[in-house]
Amino acid sequence: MRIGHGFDVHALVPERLLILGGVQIPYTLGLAGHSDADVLLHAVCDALLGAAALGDIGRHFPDTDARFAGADSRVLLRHCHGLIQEKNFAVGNVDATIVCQRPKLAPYIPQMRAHIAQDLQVPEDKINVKATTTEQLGYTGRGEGIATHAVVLIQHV
Ligand SMILES: Nc1ccn([C@@H]2O[C@H](COP(=O)(O)O)[C@@H](O)[C@H]2O)c(=O)n1
Ligand SMILES: C[C@@]1(CO)OP(=O)(O)OP(=O)(O)OC[C@H]1O
Repeated sequence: MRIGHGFDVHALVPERLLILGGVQIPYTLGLAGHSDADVLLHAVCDALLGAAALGDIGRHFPDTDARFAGADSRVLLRHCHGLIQEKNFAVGNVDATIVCQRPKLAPYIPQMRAHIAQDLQVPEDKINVKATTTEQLGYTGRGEGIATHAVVLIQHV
């Protein structure tokens, strides 16, 4: 069994969509990025890649590559899952924490979990997604951006 950790941050800006875990969330601001900027899925990708010692998403999907402009991060997640499958690993479980002052994410978390479970080909009870504010402290607390931490266990099959 191996463990991986992922961490990502994207800025909240006008005229962008807010997509987390493949769910489009109604809000006045969205996340800036080269792809769809799905900070939750990026952290999960990095945790998977980290667990298998495969580097990080910037290495696999450079933000200088036009193929990834506006990319659906669920496609990137499925690609990372394919890479760990090639090394004969399967996902044990995922736990992620989205650090976000607003909007309220709780109503959208079940759908985020379902998407991640589908993309990683595991039952939903192996996927946990949480949200926390930082009590208005720091860049997340000021609503300048959203961060996500993720940890993943993978095991040889
Ligand atoms: N963007 C967010 C942040 C938090 N939640 C939920 O609220 C609970 C309380 O948050 P605290 O930061 O005050 O601990 C938290 O456990 C989440 O369930 C949320 O839905 N959206
Ligand atoms: C996903 C990629 C590629 O489109 O771009 P971004 O959406 O900017 O995301 P980031 O988390 O900065 O890193 C990986 C990138 O190379």
